[in-house]
Amino acid sequence: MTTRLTRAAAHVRPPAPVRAVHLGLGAFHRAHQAVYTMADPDWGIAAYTFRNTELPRALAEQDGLYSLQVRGEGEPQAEIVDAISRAHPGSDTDQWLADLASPDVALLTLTITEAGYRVFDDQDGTAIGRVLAGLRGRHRAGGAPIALVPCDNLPGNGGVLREAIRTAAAGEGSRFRSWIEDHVSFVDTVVDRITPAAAEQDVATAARLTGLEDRAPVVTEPFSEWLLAGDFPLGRPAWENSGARFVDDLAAYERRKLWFLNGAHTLLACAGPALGCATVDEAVRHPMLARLTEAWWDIASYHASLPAEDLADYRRRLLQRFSSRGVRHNLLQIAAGSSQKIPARILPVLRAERAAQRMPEAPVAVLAGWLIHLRDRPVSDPRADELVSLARSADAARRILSALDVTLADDGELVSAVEDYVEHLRLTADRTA
Ligand SMILES: NC(=O)c1ccc[n+]([C@@H]2O[C@H](COP(=O)([O-])OP(=O)(O)OC[C@H]3O[C@@H](n4cnc5c(N)ncnc54)[C@H](O)[C@@H]3O)[C@@H](O)[C@H]2O)c1
Ligand SMILES: O=P(O)(O)OC[C@@H](O)[C@@H](O)[C@H](O)[C@H](O)CO
Repeated sequence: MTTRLTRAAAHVRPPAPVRAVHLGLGAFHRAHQAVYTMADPDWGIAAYTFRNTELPRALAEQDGLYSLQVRGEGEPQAEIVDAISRAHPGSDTDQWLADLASPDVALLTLTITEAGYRVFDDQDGTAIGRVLAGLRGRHRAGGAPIALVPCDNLPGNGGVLREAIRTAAAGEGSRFRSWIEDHVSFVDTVVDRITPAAAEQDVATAARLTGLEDRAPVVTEPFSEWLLAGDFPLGRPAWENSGARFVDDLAAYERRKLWFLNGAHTLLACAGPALGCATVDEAVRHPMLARLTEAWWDIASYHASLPAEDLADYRRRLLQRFSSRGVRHNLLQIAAGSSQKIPARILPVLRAERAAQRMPEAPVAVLAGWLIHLRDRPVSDPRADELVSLARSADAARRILSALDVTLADDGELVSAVEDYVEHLRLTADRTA
């Protein structure tokens, strides 16, 4: 029988003192921020899920350890990541409040998905509600400053989080609101490391590679990037030792990442399943999707205002990353929450193209593919009920566009182009079936 992964079995240091807290413990945090933090032995993480109770239990049984399988083209490499000192379910409210009140804690990172930044009238249990409760407790406990570091794929994610917290705190006392303005730093980030959900067979691969039983392995690619802009009033781990870069302005990096990588992912995730593809590597080998990806990158390049040489290199490397068979990235996983993703990844370029009186094929393919997805597949989206019903109604293309942006729905040529492309995708799928 294989020995369970623990600090003793893996001969790993004891847990580092908790100085960072994370909300949204999932695959990506463990492939990215935790790996950067691991290089600084003075910083341990207390990581909280949103709802999941199984993962924190498995990690607690492994002293916070897990194996990270890094898969390129050759044999996967596994390393044991030891940055998580404690893992908790989101329901562990008392510990969450205690951690956020502690002056030893200097920062909170978040991976709560794009949908997690929405503010509801009733904030009870929402990600923003939990962060606000934590900040309230910190203010009462002496008010040590703190840095909030969102790591989700949103443009201006630090500003988005600041606005969400301001909105959520609107009914709070003025002292607390002023404290937020003066003592809470909102850091903008661009994050990158393709990390699909682990599959059942990854547990067996972890055992083969490490000689230990790991019930919570993570699979990721060799590439990793982290760019940050903002202040850390109580300090931070030496993330730069693992390659993180601190810059003054993230706008250009953000456009490059969200439009080129995430935009192409959304294109493949929306149009790929309609053409019989299940994973990113499969989709970029499909002739029509490969052509659409290049067409998307061409128009994105036109509007990105970035040096042409850098973009050419970025595109070349993206194609390699997408084509890798090491990491099989499921298109349905990427399609989840598309109503929150399309506006950041696709619409800025589509609007710019329509303003120039052009009808760009790739964004039209995204919208048509998304419409088919909403009609025909299991939909995981915070607006699923509303969107599925619109997609199955008469005049679906216009109504779906309207759900994203009413001005797009007023563009009759665009609506017709999306309707025609739905048919085009169906005919192409029938021809190649
Ligand atoms: N996986 C990647 O390749 C990758 C790369 C860059 C950025 N990201 C960012 O990280 C996020 C999480 O990705 P992951 O791979 O860890 O996914 P995951 O499914 O493994 O974990 C998602 C985490 O977000 C929480 N969550 C889900 N819905 C939420 C909501 N409405 N409010 C608050 N929390 C919620 C989940 O409970 C879980 O803890 C992505 O949505 C994306 O913004 C992921
Ligand atoms: O993680 P999401 O759901 O925001 O988006 C799905 C993918 O596009 C995304 O995870 C990429 O793989 C990632 O952004 C690469 O760094």
